[in-house]
Amino acid sequence: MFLSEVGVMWSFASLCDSDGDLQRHSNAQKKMGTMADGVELVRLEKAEDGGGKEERILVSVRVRPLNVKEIEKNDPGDWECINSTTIIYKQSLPERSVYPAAYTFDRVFGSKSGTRNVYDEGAKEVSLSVVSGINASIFAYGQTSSGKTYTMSGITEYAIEDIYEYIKRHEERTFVLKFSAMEIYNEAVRDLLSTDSTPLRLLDDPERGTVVDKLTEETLRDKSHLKELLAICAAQRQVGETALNELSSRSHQILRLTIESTAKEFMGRESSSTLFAAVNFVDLAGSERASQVSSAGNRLKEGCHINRSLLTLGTVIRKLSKGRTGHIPYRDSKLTRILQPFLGGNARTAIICTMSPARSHIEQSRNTLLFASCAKQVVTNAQVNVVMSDKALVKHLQRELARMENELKHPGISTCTQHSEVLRERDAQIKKMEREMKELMQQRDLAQSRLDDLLRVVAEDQVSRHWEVSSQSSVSHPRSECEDALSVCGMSGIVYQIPDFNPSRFEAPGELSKYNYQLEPSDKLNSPWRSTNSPNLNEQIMHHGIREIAEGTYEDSEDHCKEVQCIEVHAVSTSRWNEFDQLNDQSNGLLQDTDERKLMRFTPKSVGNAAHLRHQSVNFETSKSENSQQDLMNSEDMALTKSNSCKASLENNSGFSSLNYDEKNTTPSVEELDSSYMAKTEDIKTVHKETDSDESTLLGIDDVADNHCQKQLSSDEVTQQTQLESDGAVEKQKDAGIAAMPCSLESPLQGHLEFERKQLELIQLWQACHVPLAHRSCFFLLFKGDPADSFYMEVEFRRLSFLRNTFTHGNAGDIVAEDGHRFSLSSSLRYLRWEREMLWKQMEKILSPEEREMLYAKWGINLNSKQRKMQLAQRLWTQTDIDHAKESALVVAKVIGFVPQGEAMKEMFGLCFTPQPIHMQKRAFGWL
Ligand SMILES: Nc1ncnc2c1ncn2[C@@H]1O[C@H](COP(=O)(O)OP(=O)(O)OP(=O)(O)O)[C@@H](O)[C@H]1O
Repeated sequence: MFLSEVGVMWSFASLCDSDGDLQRHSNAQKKMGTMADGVELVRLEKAEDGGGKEERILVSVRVRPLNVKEIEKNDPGDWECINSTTIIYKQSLPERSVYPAAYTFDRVFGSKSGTRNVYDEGAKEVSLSVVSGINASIFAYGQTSSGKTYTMSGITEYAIEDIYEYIKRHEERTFVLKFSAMEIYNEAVRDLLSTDSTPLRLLDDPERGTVVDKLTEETLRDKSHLKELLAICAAQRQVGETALNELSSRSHQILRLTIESTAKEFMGRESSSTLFAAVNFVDLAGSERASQVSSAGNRLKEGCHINRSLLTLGTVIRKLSKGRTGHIPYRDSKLTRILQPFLGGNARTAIICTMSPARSHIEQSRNTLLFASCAKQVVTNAQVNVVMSDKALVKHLQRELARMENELKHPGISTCTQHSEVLRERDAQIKKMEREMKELMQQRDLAQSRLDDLLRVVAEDQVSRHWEVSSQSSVSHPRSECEDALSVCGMSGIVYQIPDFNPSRFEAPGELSKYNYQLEPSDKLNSPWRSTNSPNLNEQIMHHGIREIAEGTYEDSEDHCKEVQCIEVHAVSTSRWNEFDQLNDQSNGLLQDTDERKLMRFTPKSVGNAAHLRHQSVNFETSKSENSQQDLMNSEDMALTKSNSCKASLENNSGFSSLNYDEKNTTPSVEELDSSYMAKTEDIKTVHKETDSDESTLLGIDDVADNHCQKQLSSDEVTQQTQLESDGAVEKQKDAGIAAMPCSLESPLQGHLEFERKQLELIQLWQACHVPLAHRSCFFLLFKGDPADSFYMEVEFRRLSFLRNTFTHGNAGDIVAEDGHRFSLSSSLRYLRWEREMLWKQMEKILSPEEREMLYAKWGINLNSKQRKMQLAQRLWTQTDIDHAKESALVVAKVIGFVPQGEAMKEMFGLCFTPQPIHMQKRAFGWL
């Protein structure tokens, strides 16, 4: 039976790891037996899966001795095997010859090499693969009389000897050997074991491939039986030769030995399996061209057929040598159809090319060597073939099914899959976090650049407004040499200068740091700043004058003729509130003495004006309010007491304030300042407590404004104080009811008071803008009064001021966050309600019963109340004093698990300018 006729064929790819030696084959057999016993050490694979071992065709060249005829004709031998792998053409070739002078193959055999040697080194290994279940094929190719039959008959004989020897050594297995023989002549297939010379048909079986129909297959009894059959074949071919008159060389002969082997131990068992393979001994017809043989009659017809088969064989070999891509024309001849599985397929293959050394056969010899060269490039994919019994096959499939079902039922077993999924998830998480971190850093950078832009815009805006005011003023007041340099002093000691400078009127160039603005006296309030822009100088002042001004080192001996206007940029209008407050206080007679005047008291009357101004200044969009401007210009309250030596100037509408009052010899001592601040703080606290706000309203806004007004006053006073020291205009300040205070708070107590005041402002703004409680708490706990905190607090203040301003003027909903989310008062309120709800729900989980009870008691909540948790959540951040804020912040931080973690976190908080969308806030504070 032909190999492809085997029913279900399986291959053990892993067994095909040898070069074919018998010992390894033996090992393979042992493995096979083990597998057959049901131990899953070897995975079955279908032969079609290509799981075998790839190797090249073993190609040898054998050169026969010169025969008698050749010797008689003095036909010299031109070929010589110089070593075991190389054959050379001994004669010199023409200069441009297309033929190589030397050829290399796996093995070359000279005229003195015997057939045994050729078999041992060129065919044995391949042919004996058959006993291990691997298909094998040995070809003899060459021109007529080159020694193909001579060589192949010897190889067949030796192989049979070795096979039987192997069987003899492996008694643990039973072997079944079958033999068949066929001849292909003129594209007709003839059974050499049958006397019937009727050509056999080739059938295409979908499972078995090409099958020679009705081909005799003899099961061999023993070696002698095989020898008898070989003799019959020879006789049949001999008959043909006799009958056709030396035409035997015109046919292809294929002798096929099929070997099945089974381990005796498993014989008859359901799990038994059988190795199955075949070896072909192929003696091809002469490869010479028909023209060289005959040219008429039967000879011509034979030649055509021969050429067709050999031509197809050559084409197949050539195509296979270039890889198994594309169409391989196996079906173009019967020879290649039958041998298809052994040509570049599931078989080990050896080709022995025979040639005559005679010079007269040079062309045929070269063709033979060319064919051999192609053949050695061909790769085959031999596999161990196993035929399983039906029962064994069913059992194996059942085991496979059970294993797969088990995997499905217990997915945990397949830990590899799980682990890879977990890894994928974590990778995704890491990537997500990296993206978020990148976004946050971008946001921070954006915020920083926005801050810079805002400062620049505000400064420019103030200057331009200042000019507008100046130009609208009908009163002209002569200025001293240097005018119009606006410096902006931040509360944290950062001093910004917004210069508007007229170099033509500058009398002391080169001393930029000493330029002061002269403050206009009250009667000059409406006098314009008469200055022109000078960008270069402005820039110089911006860069060089800042520190000096901040440090108060800008006094000049000629300070009487120098003016400075030091204004806090972060609340450019608040000092105007101070002025309004002062004016109000003046008019109301509220300022009783100097100390009291140092405190800019909050009065209901000032609230409206202050808030109004506040709005104008906080709105960074630099929109101008002509009405407000006019209001300010015409305000009676703006009249300030005139100083003889200094001038207090109020810059209208721009949000800048220029307050400078002479107060020579009345600079308060540190103790006075401290007590003054203490008084202010207490005052502010009182006010705040009085204005506990409801989140659904905008209460507290004006409080903040006034509060900020007070703070601004002190900052302005700082500059004023410096000025006063040089001007000595004490009385003017007293008249204005303003106390001069140092800008840089050197006393720790002062610093603390300033910080606490800022905190109060923020608390008010948070309340007014309905800022999320988590944000308030985190911010409150993060910024505890370090020197650098003032910067972040200032940013927060500005951001909230802007929000509050927008809300106050009915623009809620117009604020759009960076990512396009809209932000409105109602959405803030909704979020706040939701946040309180989340808080009291979280309290249950986070806080212990003892902690909760302690809080209820502390916050005056009835312990028996069913709604006590909700009540607690509702009370958080409802008041605006520091103690309440602190308590609230601690509770919220505890519930949301917030731990202040240093500068990085501060940056995240402090530089967040735009309101976060709700979902971002929720995520940021762990609500999601
Ligand atoms: N290596 C060899 N040593 C000695 N004699 C040889 C050798 N090879 C071939 N011969 C002799 O050469 C003659 C032709 O050999 P053979 O019949 O094997 O050639 P062939 O290639 O089979 O020819 P054809 O194709 O016509 O059948 C035979 O008489 C054979 O004994």
